[in-house]
Amino acid sequence: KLWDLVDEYLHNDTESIMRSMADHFEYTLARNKWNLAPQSLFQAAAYSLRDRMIEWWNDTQEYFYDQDSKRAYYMSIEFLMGRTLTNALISTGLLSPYYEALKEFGENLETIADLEHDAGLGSGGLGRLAACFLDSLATLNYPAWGYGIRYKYGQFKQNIVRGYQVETPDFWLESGNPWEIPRQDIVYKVGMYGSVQYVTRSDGSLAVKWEPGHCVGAVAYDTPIPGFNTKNTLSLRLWSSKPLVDMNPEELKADPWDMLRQNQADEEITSVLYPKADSDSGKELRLKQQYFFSCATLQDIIRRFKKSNRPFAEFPDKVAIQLNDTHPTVSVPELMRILVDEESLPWDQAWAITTKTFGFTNHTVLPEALEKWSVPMFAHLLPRHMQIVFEINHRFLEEVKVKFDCSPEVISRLSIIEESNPQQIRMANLAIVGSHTVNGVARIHSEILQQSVFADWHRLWPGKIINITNGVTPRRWLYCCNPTLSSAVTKQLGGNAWVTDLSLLKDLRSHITQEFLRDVREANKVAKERLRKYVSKLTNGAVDLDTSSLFDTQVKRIHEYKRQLMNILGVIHRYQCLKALTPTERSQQVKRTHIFAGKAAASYQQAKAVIKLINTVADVVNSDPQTKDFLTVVFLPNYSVSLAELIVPATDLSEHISTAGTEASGTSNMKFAMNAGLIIGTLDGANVEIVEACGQENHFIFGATAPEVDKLRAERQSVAIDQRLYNVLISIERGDFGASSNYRWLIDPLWQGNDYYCVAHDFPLYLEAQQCVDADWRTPDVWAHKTVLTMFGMGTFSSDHSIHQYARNIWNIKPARMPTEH
Ligand SMILES: CCc1ccc([C@H](C)CC(=O)N[C@@H]2O[C@H](CO)[C@@H](O)[C@H](O)[C@H]2O)cc1
Repeated sequence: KLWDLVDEYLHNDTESIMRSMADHFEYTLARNKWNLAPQSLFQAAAYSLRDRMIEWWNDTQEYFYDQDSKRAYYMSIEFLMGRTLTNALISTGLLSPYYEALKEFGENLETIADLEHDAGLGSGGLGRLAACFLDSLATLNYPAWGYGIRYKYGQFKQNIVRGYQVETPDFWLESGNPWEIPRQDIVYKVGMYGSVQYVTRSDGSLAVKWEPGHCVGAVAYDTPIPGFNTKNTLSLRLWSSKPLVDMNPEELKADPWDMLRQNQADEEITSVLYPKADSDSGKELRLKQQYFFSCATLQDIIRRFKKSNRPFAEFPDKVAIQLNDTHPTVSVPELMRILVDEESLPWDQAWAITTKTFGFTNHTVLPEALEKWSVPMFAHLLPRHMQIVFEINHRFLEEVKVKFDCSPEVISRLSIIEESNPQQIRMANLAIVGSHTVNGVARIHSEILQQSVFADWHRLWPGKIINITNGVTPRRWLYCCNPTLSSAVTKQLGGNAWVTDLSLLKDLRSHITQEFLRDVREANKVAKERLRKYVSKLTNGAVDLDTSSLFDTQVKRIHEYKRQLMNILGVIHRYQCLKALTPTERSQQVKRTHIFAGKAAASYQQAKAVIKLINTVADVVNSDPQTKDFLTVVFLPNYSVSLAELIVPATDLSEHISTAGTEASGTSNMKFAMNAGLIIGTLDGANVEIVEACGQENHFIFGATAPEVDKLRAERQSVAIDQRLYNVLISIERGDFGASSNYRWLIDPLWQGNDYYCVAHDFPLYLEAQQCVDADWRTPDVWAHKTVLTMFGMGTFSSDHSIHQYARNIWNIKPARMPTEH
């Protein structure tokens, strides 16, 4: 009887949805007409939509089970999901009934959607890429799971106080998370510390047994990931740590305060996302987080595999695990520990299974971001894993010595263990040895991995290091965030098949109609007006953006290699030029609005100084009566996924000006170009492929190339700096933008003209590129053509395209679309 009822499907007409929302309002939230809060209407809408996703979710898992599909598991320490409501309504095709239902309740969907707190479980590109990949995996009907950590506190909230970044905790769960399902029934034990025992098996053979010194519990929280235009709904399983009182009896005897402290320590493991992006923290808690979610995830994957009663030899035929950078790499020795110590497989068989199961993606070449764990710390927390890593390294180096005549230098570079004091574990080396395929995230990046960062490995195993260029989901980053432009495309293409097949955009090339150009311009205007309102509200009307001006945007993590410094120095130069003109000359200048946003790692002083400089320049320029109608600068605080959804459609020109050879790929460049924005940038990361696909003539490319940067860095001879840079630095030195002491470590390296990130070298080239921008902006037709030609070239930068390559070239999985009547 229960199943008959369970098998009944919910109805999706407006009436039924109103009923379901009212039920959740009263029965799930226990609210009534005396305490109606918009937040609770949002939650009621979310819960009722979740109900509908749960139906397809269960069906999907059952279908994959029936199909006995090979599954891909995407392990990432970050998932930057943003908001879910609007995206889920569009993917499930339930936008209009919910729109109507809320209207019936006297509410507006957009207002309600704005109440949702971003799920900010990531610090930047790596985390957002993981989120885009989940959307594509679901939409393309691949059998896959996302695995990560359910941080109690997401990426810190950025406040700007007197121009300075001030971090405050992001307690994103304060009003609950309606999308997640706590799986109190799925709890795994995760051990740590302790020692390794040697026990004789019944057959007299020696077995190694790890006796953890302490255990914590890992509880699963599942979030449905709906595909677009398919019922397939995948799972994002995030682990939360909890004390396992019953598991540590002796601790029970301790005084309750001790136990309480221990419990807190256990909960603390998943409490906060590490704020550092692009620099290795080396902190034990970070290693604990990495092992915690790797251990829980592998136990869960193996439990699912064992349901099929297959021998472990077939594990790689049914399981593909992707390591999203080195953060989950401890999974390699963990799988070996389980196969050898618990499943008693011989080492070689276990190793064959392990290396056939894992794939590894590298996302950065910055030396400071390549993780290394000190052997003493690693051995203390994970004594058995340390043994296994030593064994892996020993056998690997033996194999290398036999098969390849490598010099001792090469051997020591290949070694997973760095013979420093203390010794260090090179997690990238362990990930490469433990995986069957390694990939970079853009062509130039993968070439740099093959030619330099991992050159020894490329020589050792040609073909192991491949490229899969990043992508972004066109659902969130075009169809959802820019409905006006989307409907123009749908109208032009006669349908929205492009939403799941972005390569169709290229068909627009053949007939660029005036009507379409008008629609694209209209979409830009609508988006600019929306952003103007947001900024005006944010600044209580103090900053009122001129929507007829050119919106020039740089939004991404603040980092020296991304060169926000060069951008703001360019703005100071523009300001100085405007000041030097007569009012009539000034009136002929292109009106510009420079938009900045991005967080700096809390301990990264140089990046924080850049934020201060940008805010101080904004104060000076925006309040200068001579220039304020021609130049506006804004730093929008607390950059996030939902703020990006507001800025991207409103941008005319986006800046991706990293020192060539430093930005692995970049993904915001793809979002802007997909929304008909033009790019000013260097030949770095995915910029290279974007301008190739869209025509370099349609963008503003400048600066030293990666090989030229290497040459400049090798020479490092000081050169006379450009006069325009000189004038800018002088104005900073004399305090035009506050005490120059604030910016000492930013500008000192520039005076010598040979700063590490080549700002002094590229600055004049950057200014020339910006002049070309102005020239094109003065001819709206030229600009408009470049915007649509850019858009038409973005077909291959959909995360669907990337995921198809992972599925074909690394995971060997096939789509399994659930039949609609299922
Ligand atoms: C150890 C601390 C740490 C944390 C995060 C990271 C990430 C790899 C940094 C990151 O987000 N990298 C970005 O990944 C994007 C997705 O592939 C790329 O598009 C960006 O170019 C790259 O900077 C490195 C080191």
